[in-house]
Amino acid sequence: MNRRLENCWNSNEPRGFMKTKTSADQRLHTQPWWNAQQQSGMPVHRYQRAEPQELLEPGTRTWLGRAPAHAPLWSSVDLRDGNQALANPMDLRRKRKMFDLLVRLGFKDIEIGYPSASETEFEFVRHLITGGHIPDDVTVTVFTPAIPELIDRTFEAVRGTDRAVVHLCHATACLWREVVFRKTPSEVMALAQESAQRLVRLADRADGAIRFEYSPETFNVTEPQFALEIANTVAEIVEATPERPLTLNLPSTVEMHAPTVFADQIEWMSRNLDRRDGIILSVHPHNDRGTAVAAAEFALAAGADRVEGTLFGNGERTGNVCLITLALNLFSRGVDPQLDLSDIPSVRRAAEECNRMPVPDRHPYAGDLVFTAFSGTHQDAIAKGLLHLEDQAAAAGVPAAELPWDVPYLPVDPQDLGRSYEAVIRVNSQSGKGGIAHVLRTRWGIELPVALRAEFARVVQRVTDLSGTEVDPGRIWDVFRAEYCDAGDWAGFTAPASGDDPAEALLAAARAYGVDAHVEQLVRDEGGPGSGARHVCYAQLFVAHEPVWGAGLGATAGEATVRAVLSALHRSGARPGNGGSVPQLTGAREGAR
Ligand SMILES: CC(=O)SCCNC(=O)CCNC(=O)[C@H](O)C(C)(C)COP(=O)(O)OP(=O)(O)OC[C@H]1O[C@@H](n2cnc3c(N)ncnc32)[C@H](O)[C@@H]1OP(=O)(O)O
Ligand SMILES: CC(C)C(=O)C(=O)O
Repeated sequence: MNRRLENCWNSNEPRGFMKTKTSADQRLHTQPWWNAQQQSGMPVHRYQRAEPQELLEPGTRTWLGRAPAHAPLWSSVDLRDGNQALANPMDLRRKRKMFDLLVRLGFKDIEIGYPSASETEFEFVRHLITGGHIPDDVTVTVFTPAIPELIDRTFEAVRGTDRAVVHLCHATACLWREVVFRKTPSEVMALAQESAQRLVRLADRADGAIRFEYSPETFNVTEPQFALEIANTVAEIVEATPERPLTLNLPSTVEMHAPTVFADQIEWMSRNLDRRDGIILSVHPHNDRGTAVAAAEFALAAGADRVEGTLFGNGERTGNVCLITLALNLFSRGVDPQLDLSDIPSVRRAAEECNRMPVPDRHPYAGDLVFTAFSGTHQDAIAKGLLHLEDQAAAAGVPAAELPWDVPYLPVDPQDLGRSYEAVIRVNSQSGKGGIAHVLRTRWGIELPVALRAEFARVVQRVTDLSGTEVDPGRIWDVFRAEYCDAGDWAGFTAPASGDDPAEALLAAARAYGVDAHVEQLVRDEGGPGSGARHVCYAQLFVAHEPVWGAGLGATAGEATVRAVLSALHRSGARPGNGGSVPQLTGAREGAR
């Protein structure tokens, strides 16, 4: 661990964190190896320091270190919060595709839009309701601001539904109250009361069962006491009960603090709400600080029941919390995510089409590169881990997919998410022998002898250093064959009588021409399906007292052996018929040794 961090973390003074850090810095600055950092010159004075909040009594926080035991209630807001952040909001076709995808994945709680915002939004809600496209086990939510005519329009949109949730939202934080709404706290309280009363009246008149969701938007930067009061007031007006609960959704509309602060806010709300058992406590983290996933996980540990987010984290600015990441974090720690993400590539394709936005290469679980190692030591460990798993499976007589997953550098088995091992190891100049041998084994069915791996890795390294790019498995195979499977001038060389040992017979014949060669080792193997040959042989010869490898592929073991020996002779630089002279060494052979 970084010494500097270690010093901070080991501190016994939790409240004096900054002080301890400074003194650790000062101590380290006196070390001769420490380069003092300089002031950035950035306008840091424009930003507020994070002051520790004292929401929870010291020592009473319960969320810290609590591991999740089950999945939360998931709510997708792709069709509302995700959609409103797109340059080109979804049209009806894309909205329907997203809805069907969410249903297929197992979402039971889907916010389908903001019907008073546009005709498309309204029409989509009508399409789902009048077309009977909402499965019986799915409840849809529609969003409305606290504006009377828009609330009325929202109820028009859900007319005829047998059940729906109407989601009322307005900001509560001081900056929004004063600058956006130009209202006092009591006027904002009145806005919440009047809007909630309107919801109740309209729901009473509606045919179906309407439930409510209430979001004090900007909750995370609202004075906690005010947020609590307004939430209690709305819960009272809608008469939240366990039978007809209110979803109280607490957003970090713009993430401003560490996830630990959010967790304390949620635990405090959960403890202090009047009608807690009539409330589904929900969170809606955004990712402005890049910590939305942590915030959601801590908030769930702190008492939240439900999470609103989107697939791959699409949403305003840096996005909403990514539900795929949250769900697969549970999965990878042995908790059923209650969403079927076993074909993540197809989920990604559908989301990319609907959002017209690519999922980044480094996106957890779904990005192109997240199960790929280019670096040699990682590749080596992964290749050994996969082989170890196969060995364990063979010993237990069960498929590897049934064994507990424990492979270095890979938090989950890519195959459990519908991804393959193909891209797990990719080769460039950062790669090493273990990874290259893995590619030959898995793509070409060639088990390179351990003694040859380092040498071949240097051959590949020359190629990657020259090109500066990745080499794909096809190119690695070509390089291997060009380097080790070419008999050159020796191609037509035959022994008078090959006998039982074709290698020895050949070398005896070669020696008759004055080539000083003998076999050091022969490694024979079956050629895998990719190699196109039934047999493969690796021959290590000593030619003029120098070791040299060759390889041969053939329909029979004998044929493969002959080819391997001839290729090794060719690589040694010796030439057939050069009449007893010491073989000439070629540049190629020197480099490959
Ligand atoms: C945090 C969230 O994600 S909230 C959802 C946000 N989603 C969207 O903005 C996408 C849909 N589009 C809209 O909501 C539009 O802005 C519409 C439909 C409200 C149309 O609004 P317009 O009448 O054109 O007004 P505009 O958007 O410029 O301004 C919003 C007005 O509503 C007020 N307002 C904003 N949010 C709310 C709210 N939740 N409840 C009540 N009033 C609100 C603003 O203070 C402003 O009032 P003002 O006109 O008195 O200054
Ligand atoms: C409407 C609320 C939940 C929201 O989208 C936000 O605060 O980001």
